[in-house]
Amino acid sequence: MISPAPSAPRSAHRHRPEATPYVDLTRAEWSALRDKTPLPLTAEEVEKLRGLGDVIDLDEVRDIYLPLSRLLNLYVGATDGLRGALNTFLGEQGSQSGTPFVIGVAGSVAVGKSTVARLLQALLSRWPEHPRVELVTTDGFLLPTRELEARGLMARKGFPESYDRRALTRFVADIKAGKAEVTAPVYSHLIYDIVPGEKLTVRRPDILIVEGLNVLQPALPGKDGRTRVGLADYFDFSVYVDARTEDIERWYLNRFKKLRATAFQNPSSYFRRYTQVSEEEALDYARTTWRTINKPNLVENVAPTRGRATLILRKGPDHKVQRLRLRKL
Ligand SMILES: Nc1ncnc2c1ncn2[C@@H]1O[C@H](COP(=O)(O)OP(=O)(O)O)[C@@H](O)[C@H]1O
Ligand SMILES: CC(C)(COP(=O)(O)O)[C@@H](O)C(=O)NCCC(=O)O
Repeated sequence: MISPAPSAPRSAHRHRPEATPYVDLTRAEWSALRDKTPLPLTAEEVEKLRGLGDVIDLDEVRDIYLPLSRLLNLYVGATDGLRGALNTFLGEQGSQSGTPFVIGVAGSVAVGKSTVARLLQALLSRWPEHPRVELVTTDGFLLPTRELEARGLMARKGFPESYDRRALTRFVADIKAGKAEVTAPVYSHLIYDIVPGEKLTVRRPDILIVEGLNVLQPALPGKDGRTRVGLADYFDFSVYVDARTEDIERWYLNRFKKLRATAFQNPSSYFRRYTQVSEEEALDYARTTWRTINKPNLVENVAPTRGRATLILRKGPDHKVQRLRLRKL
């Protein structure tokens, strides 16, 4: 009699690798992917791009941001190829040229998104295929203070509802559609409000980088309950800058201390009053802002969008990227 084949031990099932749309890379594995991409920035240039409190040096640029600029250059070329295929298919119907490649950069307040976005802008503009790289921050689409006050949203600044989301999406849609000139309002950290009458103009870039807390938020459903096209639908690539919440809080408070010694001293600064009180009192205010606004926004709105990013950069306590997760499917 033939005995039945032994069934596979249960543990074999348990250890079968789970299907995942991502590839996880250590810093060393990722930095090896730079290939022969040359380093086009000097230490002085990196210094100028660095945000207050951020730690970034040439090693970080070489190990993390050069491989990323190489990957993005490959993506831009491949996306052009796809667009060519679509143009061939559509013929006269919908053929379009000069569509910019759009990159979203998301993450918490004080995680260092601006530095990542500025570095990408500098690195990507060095490639001959796409020299014109524009950077836009979403704070220009925050509702003006007058409007936030009228809607009772002053303590919700940075939450999705504190933005004019339709105007932001329309702005990116117009750029993507190849409109010759597209304008956006301008926000000032100095006056903590939209600057009346000031405009930022974007003229047909090769690449557009859109940086902000909520850029990966799904679109709000329309009044009829139907799904609408959202901002992230216009992205060809997106980066989520990630770190432990405790580390980000420390970076936020340290930056507040530095701003108190610099930008807040300006007589026009909204925060000038925090230069007139003790450091401890000023820090109490910053801690409260973190605890009541920025942290809840991170937990409720920003972090849940992380899984939508093409690439997640995970920073360690010293701002250096330790791990990366790249979407492969
Ligand atoms: N109150 C402020 N006054 C002046 N500059 C500020 C103030 N708050 C933030 N900034 C600067 O604005 C930029 C964006 O900050 P933020 O939105 O927290 O994003 P991130 O730190 O992720 O880049 C940073 O360069 C920061 O240094
Ligand atoms: C202006 C911000 C909402 C960030 O805007 P973003 O460009 O990410 O849209 C944020 O930096 C901010 O000021 N938050 C309000 C709470 C605070 O003062 O920290």
